[in-house]
Amino acid sequence: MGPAPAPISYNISQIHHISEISIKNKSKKPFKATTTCRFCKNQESSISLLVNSASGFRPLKRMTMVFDNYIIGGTFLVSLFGSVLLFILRHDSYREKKIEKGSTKFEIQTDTVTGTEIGKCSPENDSGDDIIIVGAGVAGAALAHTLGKEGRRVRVIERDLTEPDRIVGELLQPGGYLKLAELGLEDCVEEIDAQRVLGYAVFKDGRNTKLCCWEELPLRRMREKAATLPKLMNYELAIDLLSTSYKREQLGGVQYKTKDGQELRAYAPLTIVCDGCFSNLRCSLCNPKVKLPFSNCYVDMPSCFVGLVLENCKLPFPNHGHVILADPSPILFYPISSAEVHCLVDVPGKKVPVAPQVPPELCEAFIAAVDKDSWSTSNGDAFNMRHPLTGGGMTVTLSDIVVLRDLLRPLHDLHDADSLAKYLESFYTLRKPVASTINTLAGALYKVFSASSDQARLEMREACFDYLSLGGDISTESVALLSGLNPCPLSLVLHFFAVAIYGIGRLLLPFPSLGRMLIGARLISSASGFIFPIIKAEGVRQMFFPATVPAVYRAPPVD
Ligand SMILES: Cc1cc2nc3c(=O)[nH]c(=O)nc-3n(C[C@H](O)[C@H](O)[C@H](O)COP(=O)(O)OP(=O)(O)OC[C@H]3O[C@@H](n4cnc5c(N)ncnc54)[C@H](O)[C@@H]3O)c2cc1C
Repeated sequence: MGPAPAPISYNISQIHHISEISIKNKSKKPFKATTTCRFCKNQESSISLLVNSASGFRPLKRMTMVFDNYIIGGTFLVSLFGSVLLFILRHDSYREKKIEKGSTKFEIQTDTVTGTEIGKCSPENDSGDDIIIVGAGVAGAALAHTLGKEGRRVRVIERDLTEPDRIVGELLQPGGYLKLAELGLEDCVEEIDAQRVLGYAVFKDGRNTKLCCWEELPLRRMREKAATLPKLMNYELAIDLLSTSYKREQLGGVQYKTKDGQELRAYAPLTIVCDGCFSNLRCSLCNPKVKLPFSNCYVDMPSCFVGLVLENCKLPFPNHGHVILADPSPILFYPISSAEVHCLVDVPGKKVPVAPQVPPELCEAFIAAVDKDSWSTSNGDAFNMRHPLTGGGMTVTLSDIVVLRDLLRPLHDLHDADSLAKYLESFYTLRKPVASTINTLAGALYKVFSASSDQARLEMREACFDYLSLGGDISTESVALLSGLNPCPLSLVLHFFAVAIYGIGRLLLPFPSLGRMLIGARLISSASGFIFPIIKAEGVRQMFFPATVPAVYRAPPVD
């Protein structure tokens, strides 16, 4: 046996992803989306090797036989299901087309956002910046560094440069690490006591199974990197972002407050907003109550994560993330340093429902005690958000930055607004393979992993656990999807329904009964209910039929 390949993973303390980039320009055309899977090929080969070596899967042949039995049991439902799927996709495609016609103003909100009359947008106000970036989180810091390195004059507006105390963005999937390396930022995972995490261990009812993956990197290091570029302006400025205005065709910008309360405006041909999940600009860019076809710009909070740090404890599987399929929803444990383990408890609902249930006399003391013991809660992600269960946010972010960098590279004059708009149109197309795969997987997996009183949903959860335990190609491919190494939406959907069919096979074999068949039918219906709404939000055409979406570029233009 040759030496095991080095695991591509770190445990990042506080980085975010950039699906949360909103791009503003003067174009009134909607950004369109199609798919060119240019990332898959490079990544798949190195990945399967890595995944296989680290997980210690059971022999493929035996796994395949077990799987085949269940497949036979479930296959007769496939054709029925196929017809239903086709119907839904066709219906959705038709609806989406209708929405698309009326959605232009949400895609590029250049003329619905207005600023106050504090400054005038004239050439004299043009401070010479090429790009303004709002927010120096994971997305903003990495983007600023990347675009600055490309020779762009970048101004970053960040309201708080102290290291945030938060529980988000700690694990970087291998796919994200590859993107980090593509951006020349791989050294961000060094010198931070980053823990190599070799994979997941999934626990259910006392049983466990192991899968592979990822690493850690801190926001602080990303910001340091961004600050090393001389063309980054005002990076240290603590800012309150106000609004964006477009007074002149080619110039947009940001109104902001300095530390001493002064209100200023900055203008540039391109403004990129990456202000995270608590964005106060989101409403300027879209209507959060409306589900938009391309941007996922609606707010849905299925649950909150409550996080706490465990000190001096050993994980059952060292250097692994631990996913407990608990009741009512999953609990995560993963190492964040050599001495600490982070525990995230998912609490369904929009708010953590503890304090409101404590008697008023105790409530204040209770909250103070919780604060003191460094509990923290977090819900949601950013602009193009996903459930954080799979820790895929930063992978999407970094992948988006690579796409954007490559798209902008040949465009030397950003003041040419028409060209800029054309280049940027392709952004939503090119980001889809990675973003939609990770987003859909996160949402669907969260639903599957959550406990339920419904027998069909319980069967789906059980089937998913057993499916992942099968090992061999099945586990390898599932993990490649999860880790952002194989960003292929079709593969995701196939695996998802393979789990459902596997579940039906488990139900019907060896002795099918009418009751079990009914549960099987409900299982398929639940599975469809989990995944199709997410696919709809991502955009069926963009995910599966990218060639039908008009876009100027199908791949980053060659310089
Ligand atoms: C509970 C939870 C756990 C997660 N775990 C993981 C994980 O393990 N792995 C992973 O890959 N992803 C994870 N994510 C997702 C990841 O954290 C996000 O995808 C990522 O942080 C988004 O990066 P961002 O730069 O867009 O936003 P952020 O990192 O939130 O940065 C936004 C920045 O904008 C600044 N800002 C905001 N408003 C203004 C303003 N008005 N003016 C100036 N500056 C402003 C903020 O100060 C901040 O610095 C998790 C998310 C959650 C909620």
